[in-house]
Amino acid sequence: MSYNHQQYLSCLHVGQPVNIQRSNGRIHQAMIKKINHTVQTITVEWEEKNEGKGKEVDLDAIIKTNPDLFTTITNAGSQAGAISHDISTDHEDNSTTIDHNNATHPNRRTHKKDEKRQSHSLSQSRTGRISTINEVSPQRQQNASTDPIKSKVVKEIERIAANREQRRVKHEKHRRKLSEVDHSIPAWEFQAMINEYRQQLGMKYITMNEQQKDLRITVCVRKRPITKKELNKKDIDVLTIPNKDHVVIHLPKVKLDLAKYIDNQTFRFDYSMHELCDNELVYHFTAQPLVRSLFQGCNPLVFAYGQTGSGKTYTMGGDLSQRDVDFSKGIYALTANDIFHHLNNSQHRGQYDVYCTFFEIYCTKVFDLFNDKKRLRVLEDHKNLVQVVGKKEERVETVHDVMSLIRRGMSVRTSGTTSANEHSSRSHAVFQITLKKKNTTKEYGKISLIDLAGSERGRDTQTNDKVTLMEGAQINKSLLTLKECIRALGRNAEHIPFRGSTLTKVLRDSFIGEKCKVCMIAMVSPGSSDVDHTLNTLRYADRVKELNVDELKQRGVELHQKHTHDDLHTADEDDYDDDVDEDEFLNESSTQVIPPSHTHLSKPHPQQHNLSKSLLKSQQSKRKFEQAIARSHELEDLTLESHHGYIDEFPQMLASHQTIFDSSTHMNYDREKYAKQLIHLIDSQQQHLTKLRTKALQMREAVAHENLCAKDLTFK
Ligand SMILES: Nc1ncnc2c1ncn2[C@@H]1O[C@H](COP(=O)(O)OP(=O)(O)OP(=O)(O)O)[C@@H](O)[C@H]1O
Repeated sequence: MSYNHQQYLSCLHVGQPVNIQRSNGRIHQAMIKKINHTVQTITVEWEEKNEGKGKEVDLDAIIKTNPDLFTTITNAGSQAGAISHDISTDHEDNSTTIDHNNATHPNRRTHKKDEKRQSHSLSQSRTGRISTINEVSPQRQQNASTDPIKSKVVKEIERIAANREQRRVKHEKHRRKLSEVDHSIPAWEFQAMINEYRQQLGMKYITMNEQQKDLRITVCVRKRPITKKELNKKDIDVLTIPNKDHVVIHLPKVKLDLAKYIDNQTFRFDYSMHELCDNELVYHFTAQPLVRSLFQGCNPLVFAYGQTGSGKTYTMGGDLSQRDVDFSKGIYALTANDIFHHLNNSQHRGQYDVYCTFFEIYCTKVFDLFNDKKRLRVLEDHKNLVQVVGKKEERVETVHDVMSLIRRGMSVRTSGTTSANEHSSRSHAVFQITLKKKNTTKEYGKISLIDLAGSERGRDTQTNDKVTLMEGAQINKSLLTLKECIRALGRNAEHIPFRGSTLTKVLRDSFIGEKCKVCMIAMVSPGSSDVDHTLNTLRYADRVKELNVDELKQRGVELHQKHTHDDLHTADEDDYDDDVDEDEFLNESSTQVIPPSHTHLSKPHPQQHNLSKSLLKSQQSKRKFEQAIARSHELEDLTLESHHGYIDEFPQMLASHQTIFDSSTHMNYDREKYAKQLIHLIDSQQQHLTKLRTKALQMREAVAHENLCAKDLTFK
C-alpha cells in the first residue's frame, strides 16, 4: 500500500515558491523547477551568492517544510492509515518505530524519516563528507539521473558532488596509506619518521579555487605518485607537499653513532602540486595564464624540467601509458583548447590563423618531428632574429587537428627506439603554437611548450660511454644556459646569454621583451632512490627565479623555521649551498645524502671523502673531453652552414657559367671580356670553396681532438 502521493503532488506546480531545508538545518525559499511524478521528488532552484543552485528534494521533505500547501488533504484525514503503513514498510531501518498517535498528519509521519536523514547528514558533515545536495535517496537519485528533461543545473551539481565525493575517498585512502608503515622494507624507520613529521603538519592542498598569479616567471613543482616499480624496489616516499606552495624533501641520514634521522629541507615555490593533482589543475596554474599573453603578441614559454621518469611527458603530452593514449589531458592539448576558446571570442574571432610546429633538439642538432626527423638549421639573420629554417608548419583549425599532430610528432619522436623514455630522455621536444594575423605570414605570437631531456643526463659523468658523455655535456650546457637566460630575463638584463645553446637560441624570442613570460614546471619523483636527483631538481627550480627583497625576507623566515623545526639536524646544516656555479652539474652529487640501502654500513659513505687524486684526474680529463665536444659541435655547425650556403648558391653559379659560355658562341664575341668574367666567377667560387675547406679542416681537427680526449678518459 502507499499513500496517495499524486494527491500531494497535485498541490504543487512549476514556478511555485516552496520552503526547503538544507542539510545544516537552514530553511529557505526555492522555486519549483520540475515535479518528478514517477520518483516523487521535486526539483527546486534558487540563487545563492549570485550563483544558480538546485537540488532534488523528496516529496516527504517538501510536505514537512510546507504544511500550509497541503491543508486540504491533511484536513480530510482520509489517507492517514495508508500513509502510516507506507512509512513502516518503506523504512530501511527496522528499528524505527512509528508514532501512531501522529498517524493522521502526514508531516509528522515524514518527520522521523527526515529527522533521521538530517542527523545522518549532520554526522557526515562533521567529518566533512557530505554535500548539501545529497539529500535524495540513492534510488531516487538514480531515477533522476536517467530523467531526460532534468534541469542542467541539477545534473551539473550532481556531477560536481559525485566528483567531490570521489576526491574525498581518494584523499582519505591516500592519507591512510601515508600513515601506514610497512616493517618489511629496509627503510621502515625512516618511513615512520616521515609519517610522524607529516602528521604534525596541517595539510592544505592546492585547489582550483586558489587565485591564479600573474607572474613574469612562474615556478611550479609537481610531485608524481610513487610507482609500483618503486614500491617493489622497497623505495619510500620522501617528498611531502603540505600546501599550495611548499615542498619538503626528507633526506634519510645516519649519524656517526649510527643513529638514523631525517633531514627535512623545505622549499617554497609559486605553486606546489601534490601527487593527486591532475593535469588540468597543473595547467590551470601554469600554462593557462600565459595563453592570455599570447593574444597580446608575446612569445610565452612553458617547460617541463626533471629527471627521466618524473612525469614530464605525462604532464606535457598526456598519459601515454595506456593502450589508447590520451593526449587530450596534456598541456599541449589543453593549451590548444584554450587558444581556440579565445579565438571564438568576439574580440578575436576571424582575426588569426593558427599553426603548429614540433621539433626536437638532440645535442646541438634540430630535427623536424613533422617531417620524418629531417635535420633543420638554426640561423641568425642580420637583425639577430633566430630562425629554424625549413621547419614544417601545420595549419590547424580545431583541437582535434592539434591532437592528431601531437600523436604524429610523438610517434616520430620515439620511432626506432626500444622504449619511449630511452629516446625522450636525451632530447628536448619543442611544440609551438603560433598565431599569425589572418592571411599574413608574420608571426603575431608564439607559445613554446617544451618537454626537456632528463635532467640527470646532464650529470651523468660516471659513464664510460663516449656518446652518453657527449649527450650529457650538451644537455648540461643547455639546461644551465636556459636557467641563466631566465634569470637574466627576471633581472631585465640587457644581455641574455641565449647563444650558449641550441635550445636557448631557438627560444630567443621568448627571452626578449618586457612582456615575456616563462613558466617552469619542475617534476619530482618521490622515491628514496631518486632523492639526489629530486634535490637537484628542487635546487635548480629554486635558482631559476631570482628572489626580490620581499621574497628574500620571506625566505629568511622560511629557512629559520626549517632549522628550528628539525632539531635533529646537526651534521649537515651547511649543505644547502646557495652559491653553485656552472660546474654544479658536472660534479658528483653535491648532497651528502646516504641512500637508505647504505644505512647499515658502519663506515662513512664514500661520497663523504675528498676526491682522490685519480678521481680528480679523471674529472679533469672529462672536463677536457666536454670542452672538446663543445668545440667540435660548434665547428660542425659552422661547416654545415657554410656547405649548405654553397649548395644554395650553386644553381646561380651554374647559370652564370652558362651565360658566360653562351656569350662565346657568337661569331665575334669579346674574348677579353669572356676571359675576365670567367676568371672573376672562378675567383669568387674559389674564395667560397677555400672558406668552406678551412672550416672542414678545423672540423676534422676538432673531431680528432675529441677522439683523443675520449681516449684519455680514465674510467672507474
Ligand atoms: N602525475 C602522474 N600521475 C600518474 N602517473 C604518472 C604521473 N606522472 C608520471 N606518471 C607515470 O610515470 C611514468 C614516467 O612518466 P613520463 O614518461 O612522463 O616521465 P618523463 O619525465 O617524461 O621521462 P623522460 O625524461 O624519459 O621522457 C609514466 O608511466 C607515466 O604514466
